[in-house]
Amino acid sequence: MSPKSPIAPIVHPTGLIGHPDKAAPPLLKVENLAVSYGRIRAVDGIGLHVEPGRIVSLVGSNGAGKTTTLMALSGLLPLTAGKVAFAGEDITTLAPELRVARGIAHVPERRRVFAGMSVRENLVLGAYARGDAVDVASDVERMVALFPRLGERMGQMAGTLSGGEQQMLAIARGLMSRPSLLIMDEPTMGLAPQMIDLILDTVLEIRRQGMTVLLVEQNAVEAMRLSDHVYIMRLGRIVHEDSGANIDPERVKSFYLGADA
Ligand SMILES: Nc1ncnc2c1ncn2[C@@H]1O[C@H](COP(=O)(O)OP(=O)(O)OP(=O)(O)O)[C@@H](O)[C@H]1O
Repeated sequence: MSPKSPIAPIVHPTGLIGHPDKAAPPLLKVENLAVSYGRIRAVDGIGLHVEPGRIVSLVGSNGAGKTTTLMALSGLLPLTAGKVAFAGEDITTLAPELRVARGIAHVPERRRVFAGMSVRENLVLGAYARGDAVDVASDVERMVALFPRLGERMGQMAGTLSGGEQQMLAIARGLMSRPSLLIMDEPTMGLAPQMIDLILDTVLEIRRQGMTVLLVEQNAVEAMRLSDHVYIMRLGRIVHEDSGANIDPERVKSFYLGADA
């Protein structure tokens, strides 16, 4: 970041400095990423640039390789080829827990909260991932400020929460590790319209707080509306990318259908 820049930097509580400056180096840089399941090449050599303080979305039809990409980025799936750099360091072969400690949190598809543990216990577990227990109580308070509904349910078993509440908890648990990059896989899946709005507003709030978001979203139009940059995937490849403001939903449809791929 240039000290002369007229644009005020976003300073995250962790000390990470995001900056809405086009010249900012990427927080996440992915080159030629390929992932296979046996003989199935699910991701076939893609590149991504995620600049700090941005919301970047991956959209695409079913089976395009979006979830596989996210899992590879958080170290949960091995790469067949490619390189992943985070905050300027090569993390291609880094173990998942070390990626969390470096500032990458993954909120997986279908929420996956610990059903037999309370809301508070789920949150505290999220903090363990960062390798220290400093200020956990105040982090829990920050999550309650973000999701007041969780605050009313701290002692409730996570498995008895509604789908939307479980999604709030999954996001909050990810944030408890104090990430600089939050990876979110279909956070609105199966939720009612009002809850979808709430979750997407939260994504904007997370960016406002200085974090960077890499989002996979089934509601492509919604994703485009709130994203700074959008990548469209089809059959394991990036077939189009543009800024959220420029991307044309009608064109995107044709990419889904394969007309322009
Ligand atoms: N565990 C697995 N074993 C074998 N093939 C898999 C496995 N997981 C995913 N695949 C295949 O890899 C491809 C990409 O799947 P992936 O789940 O990444 O797509 P996606 O874009 O997230 O799709 P969706 O929007 O339906 O969740 C698909 O063809 C899928 O069938």
